[in-house]
Parts: sequence; C-alpha cells; structure tokens
Amino acid sequence: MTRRTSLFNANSIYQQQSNLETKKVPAPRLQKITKNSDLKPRLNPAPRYRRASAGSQNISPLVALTMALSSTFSICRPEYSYKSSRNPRRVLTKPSDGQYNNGNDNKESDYILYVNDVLGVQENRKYIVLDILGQGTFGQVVKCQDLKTQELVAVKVVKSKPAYLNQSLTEINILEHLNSKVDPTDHHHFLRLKDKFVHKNHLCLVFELLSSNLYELVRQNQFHGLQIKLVRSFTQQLIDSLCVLKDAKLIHCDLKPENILLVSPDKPDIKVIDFGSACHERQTIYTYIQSRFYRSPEVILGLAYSTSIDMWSLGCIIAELFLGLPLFPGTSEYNQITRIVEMLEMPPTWMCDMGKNTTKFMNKIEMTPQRQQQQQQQMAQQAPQQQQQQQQQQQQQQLAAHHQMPTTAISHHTGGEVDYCYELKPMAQYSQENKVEEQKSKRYFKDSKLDQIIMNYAYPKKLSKSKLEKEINDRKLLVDFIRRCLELNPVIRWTPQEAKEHPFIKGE
Ligand SMILES: Nc1ncnc2c1ncn2[C@@H]1O[C@H](COP(=O)(O)OP(=O)(O)OP(=O)(O)O)[C@@H](O)[C@H]1O
Repeated sequence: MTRRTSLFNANSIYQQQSNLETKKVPAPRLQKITKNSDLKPRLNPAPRYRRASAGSQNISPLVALTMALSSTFSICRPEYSYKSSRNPRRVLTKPSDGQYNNGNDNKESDYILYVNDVLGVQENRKYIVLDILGQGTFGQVVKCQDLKTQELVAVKVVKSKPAYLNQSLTEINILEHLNSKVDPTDHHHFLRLKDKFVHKNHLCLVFELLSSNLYELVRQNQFHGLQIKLVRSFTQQLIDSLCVLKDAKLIHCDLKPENILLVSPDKPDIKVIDFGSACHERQTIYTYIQSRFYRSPEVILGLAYSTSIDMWSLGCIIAELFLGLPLFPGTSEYNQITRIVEMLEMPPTWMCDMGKNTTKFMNKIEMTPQRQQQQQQQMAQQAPQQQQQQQQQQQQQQLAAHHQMPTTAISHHTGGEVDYCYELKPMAQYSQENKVEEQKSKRYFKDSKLDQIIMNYAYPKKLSKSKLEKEINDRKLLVDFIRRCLELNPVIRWTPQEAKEHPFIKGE
C-alpha cells in the first residue's frame, strides 16, 4: 500500500470517529492516532467476543463456526470425532443407478462418478475427483487433482460404448499431433492433453484445467453481448488457431461457444477444446457434423466440405458473442437453412445442384417462357459490356457445373437446355413430406438483415461523440468481417489467412 492510500485511510477513520462523537454514539475501540503513532488503526489487545478453539487459542465466532466448526463441535460434545471417510459419497453423475459394466455405469454408459473417487490404478498416475465441469455427448468432464504432483486437471471420462471410444481415440491422435508437432510451444490456443489411461472400461483423457466456456460467459452477462474490444480479442485468437489448423489441413468440425474456454477467469485468453469430431481434410467421412446453430450451408445441403466450414462457424460465434444470442438458432435443419437464406441469400445454384440433401429442403423450378422473356428484355437494356460479363459468367458456371467446380454465387441457372432455379420449400410442404410439425421461426432480433442487426444493437450508454463514432466504425468493420465468414459459397468464403489481414482483426 502506498503512503498516499494509508494517509487517506487514516483521515477517513478520524472523520468517522468525530462524526460518531458528535452524534453521541459510543466510539469504536480504536486507538487515538497521534502524530508519531502508526497510521494504521490498532485494536485493543484483548478482543471481545472471542471463543476458545480446541487448540486453546482465542478465535473469532466466525472462524469457530466455519473453518473450525468440527473442533467447536468437539468442545461441545467430547465424544464427537470427525473422519472424512465417514462422509456420505457425493454423486456427480446423473442418472446414478448402476445398470451396466458391473453396476459402474448408468443406462447412458456413463461411469458413475463420486467426489473423492480415485481414477487410474497405475502408481503416479492417479487422480482424485473433486467436482463436475461439464457433460457432453462423449462423456463427462471432471475436475481432479493429480495425487503425485497436486496439480489440478480436467479429466474427460468417455462413455464405455465402442463408438465413443473410437471417436475419442481420434481426439487423442489429433490433440497429440497438434500439441507435439503443430504447436509445440503452446502459442496457438489449443487445449493440452497431459495423460490418458483406461479406468474400469472407460477411456480417460487428462487435460490442462481451463475456466468457463464462452457460452457460460455470455450467460453470466445475462445474454447481453460482449464489448466489441473483447469480441475482437477472442476473434484474433480464434483466427490464429484456424490459420494453424488450415495449414495442418485439419478441420475442427464442432466450433461453438461451448468449445472455446477461458484459460483463467480474469484474462481474455482462450483455448479451443473438443477435437472429438475433428478430422483431416482428406478424411471427411462423416456427413452429420457441426452443432446445428453453427452448421455451414455446404454441410446442410450435403456437399463435400473442407476447413472452410470452421470459418462459417466462426462467423456465427463472433456474431453471437457481440449480440448475446445465437444468430441462426435453428430448431431443425430445415429451419436452419431457412434462417440462413432469410438473413443472407440463397446458396448458389451449383451448390443446390450438387447437394445430396437439396431436394429435401428445396424445390427446383423450371423457368417459364414468360420469365425467360422478362430476363432477355432486362439483358437487352443492359450495357453491352455488362452483357459480355454476364455471358462470361454463364460460361464459367456451365464449366464449373461440368467439372463440379464452383465460381460465382447466383441463385438461378441459365444457358444449356433447361433454365431453372431453386426455391426453399414452403413450411407446409416440408412438414407434410417429412411428417414433422415445423414451427414458424421465432425471431430474436427486431431487424432481419445482418448489417441492420449489428448496427442497431444497443449502444453502450453515455458515449462521448468521438467514442460513438469509433463504436460505429468498429461495428461496420465487424459486419464486413462476419459477412466474409458467412459467405454461402465455401470457395469464395475467406480463409483464416485472408481474414487475418482484415482491419477488424488488425484493429485499424
Ligand atoms: N480442460 C477443461 N477445463 C475445464 N472445463 C472443461 C475442459 N474440457 C471440457 N470442459 C467442460 O466440459 C464441457 C464438455 O467438454 P467437451 O466438449 O470436451 O465434451 P464432449 O462430450 O465432447 O461435448 P460435445 O457434446 O460438445 O461433443 C465443456 O463445454 C467445458 O465446459
């Protein structure tokens, strides 16, 4: 404490004392501060309201009834003695009825975990369970202490079903590759894997212990958006991770706020977790990937995918961090693609042509002669140069469709024998065909287009003119950045390397 602060405290105590004296209230038991005395107020040596502890020292009632409760109790009842081994075991897993694996697992094949359980049997590789951190598709994540080093760690106890076991082995492979080869110096925000072992038929992965995930952070903020400065800091770190992943040809496949964790509660440093769905760009075998709100149009439509699906998820995440609510909170896959199209645009025709699931969500409509005529008239009115450009575009599209290579993002196909376009199926048609009850989308935002939503989102109160101008400018950059991540055509969607140069990231 500096001299300035202690002086300030002493003066305020003097002030307090004189106020009390004028009101004729008994003054607190402070020693009068003289010129030469210590500036800190001193309590009289014999404190009142003290209790004896079992160790025959004087302790305050607060300590006696909290930290020293057990010894206080033994003073009152000498026959009482406390042993932690007699505590009831606190169960962390729900449901907790043992159904499989000799009663160790519940009906969901989750290992039934209790506080103070020890995971691991090998000497020097044992972890005592302290608390539950999270539960996911693959199993449970618990906070543990390494019995040898006393270090706190997070242990993922994987479900005992073979499918989850296999997928978790992939997670181990990818994390080990990332930790030892791709990012050995731990500079690119990837979770560190420390150990792995099998405990009672459950694969256990020991990770460094991190803090809350970004969904929890937004929830703690009552689902109000985060400050643009903080959003920028998170985005810079995520772009850095995605650049490294792209260079390593790895796709995370499940980027979402729940899978981005703060390293500690008091700093904006983050790490990407959950590589349980990750894969190499050459091994994209699964088609049902990414959590729905963050699922890219190419995955919804059933096209081949690449690292660019993580950039789509990133766009959704950044928007959500700024707005406090998910941008595309789809209630079904149909609802998801509907929300995307309503807010942004239709996917280009080549994507609809090539998507294995397109016919589930969209109708292919033949162009009527009337509509064709209308278009030709429009073309004739356009400048010759534009016409030439359009013709070139058409040729490119035909070529692209032929070689399954996309070029530009237009929603209808012209040229060739048939002229057609795609349209989203009306809700009633989709519901009837798929025998489901689709609901009309609930709107979270008053505006319907991305730029309006962000530019009109509540501004911080009492901003000076210059700060308001800066906020508006920052938001314009944010809109532009998100729009480039949310490009429906994955071929022209920005790569993380391109995004790294954007003024929003550079803070220009
Ligand atoms: N290293 C860690 N430190 C602290 N908490 C963690 C850690 N790893 C995971 N968690 C918590 O556990 C939750 C689930 O973890 P994880 O996503 O790895 O499990 P999962 O079963 O693969 O989940 P999902 O259903 O998303 O696939 C996370 O959202 C996070 O809150």
